[in-house]
Amino acid sequence: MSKHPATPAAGALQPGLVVAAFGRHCLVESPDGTRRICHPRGKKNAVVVGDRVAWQATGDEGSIERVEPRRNLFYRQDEMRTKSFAANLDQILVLIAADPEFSERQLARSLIAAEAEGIPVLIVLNKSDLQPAFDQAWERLESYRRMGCEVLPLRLKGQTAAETERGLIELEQHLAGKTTLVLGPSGVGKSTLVNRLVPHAKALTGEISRALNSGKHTTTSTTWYWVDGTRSTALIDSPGFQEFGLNHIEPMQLAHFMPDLRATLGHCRFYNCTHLHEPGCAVRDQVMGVEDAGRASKEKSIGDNRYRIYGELFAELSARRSY
Ligand SMILES: Nc1nc2c(ncn2[C@@H]2O[C@H](COP(=O)(O)OP(=O)(O)OP(=O)(O)O)[C@@H](O)[C@H]2O)c(=O)[nH]1
Ligand SMILES: [Zn+2]
Repeated sequence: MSKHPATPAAGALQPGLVVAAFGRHCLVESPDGTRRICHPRGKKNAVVVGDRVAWQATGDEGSIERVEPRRNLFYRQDEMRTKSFAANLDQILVLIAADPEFSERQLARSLIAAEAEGIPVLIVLNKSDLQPAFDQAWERLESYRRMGCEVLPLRLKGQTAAETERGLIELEQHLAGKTTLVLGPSGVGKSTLVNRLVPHAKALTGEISRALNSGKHTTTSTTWYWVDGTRSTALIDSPGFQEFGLNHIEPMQLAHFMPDLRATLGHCRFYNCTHLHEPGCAVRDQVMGVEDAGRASKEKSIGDNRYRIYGELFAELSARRSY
C-alpha cells in the first residue's frame, strides 16, 4: 500500500485488480502497483479477490463502478449460503499432508467444484519426511494420478534442506506466470508454504487487515500475493476448506465433473443412467473391486473409493433437491 496513491482526475475510470476483500471494503491495486481502499457501488458491483474492476476516485478512497466479466468464479455452496473464494484463476493448488491424514471426500469435493468451473487442479502432498504416513498417503492418491491429476511431493520442514529446495523449485515451475488459489485443511503447512514463497506475506497480511478494518485485528480473509517482482506470478491464500458444499451441482451432472467417471460416459444402456443400479451401466463396469484398489488395473479404470464418493455425493445432492 503506497502512502501516496496517484490521484487521478475525479470522474475518470481507472482499471484495477481486487487483491483483498472484507465485507463492503476491498483493496484495489492499480497497474502501477499502488493500492487503495474501494467500496463497490451498489449490489451488482460486489467483488471477490481476483476481480478486474473499473473504479473512480472519491477522495483518498475509491468507488467500484464496474466489475469486468469473469473467466471463472470458484465458490462453494451449502444450504445456508454461497461463499466465493476468488475469480479469474489459472489453477487451484490443493495442499494436503502426510499428517494430519487427509479426507478424500473433502479432496474430491474441491476437485469437483474446480472441474465444474473448468479450473485445473494441482495436488501437493507435504511432509514427505514423515514415514510411513507419507507413502500411505501417496498410495491413497493413486486414483487421482491415474485420472490425470498432477500430484507433487513436498517437504517444507525437516533436516534435508536440499530436498525442500528440490520440491519448492518444482512447485515454483508449476506456479510461474499463473494465478493460483491455495486451499488446504488446517495443519498441512499452508502458512509455511505461503511464507516461503512470499517472504513478507505475514507483514503484508497485517497491513491489509488493518487498512480494511480500520485498525482492528481480524482474521484475514482471502488475500492476493505477488510471488515475483515483475508481478506475473500470484498466489491467493484462502481459508475455508472444511465444509465444501456442492449444492450448486446437479446430481445428474456429477459424473461429468469426475474425470475418471466421465471417461466412460455415453456408453450406458440408458441415456439417463444414474450409474447407481442400472443394468448395462458403463461406469459400473469400470469400477475396481476392493481387492484391485490401489493397483493399476488393465481392465478397470475407476477406483472403488472414487465410486463410493460418487454414490455418497449423488445421494446428498439429490436429497437437497427433494425438499
Ligand atoms: N514434519 C513436517 N512438518 C511440517 C512440514 N511442513 C510444515 N510442517 C509443520 O506443520 C505444522 C503446521 O504448519 P502451518 O504452516 O502452520 O500449517 P497451516 O496449514 O497453515 O495450518 P493452520 O495454521 O492451522 O491453517 C507446523 O508445525 C509446521 O512446522 C514438513 O514438510 N514436515
Ligand atoms: Zn451408467
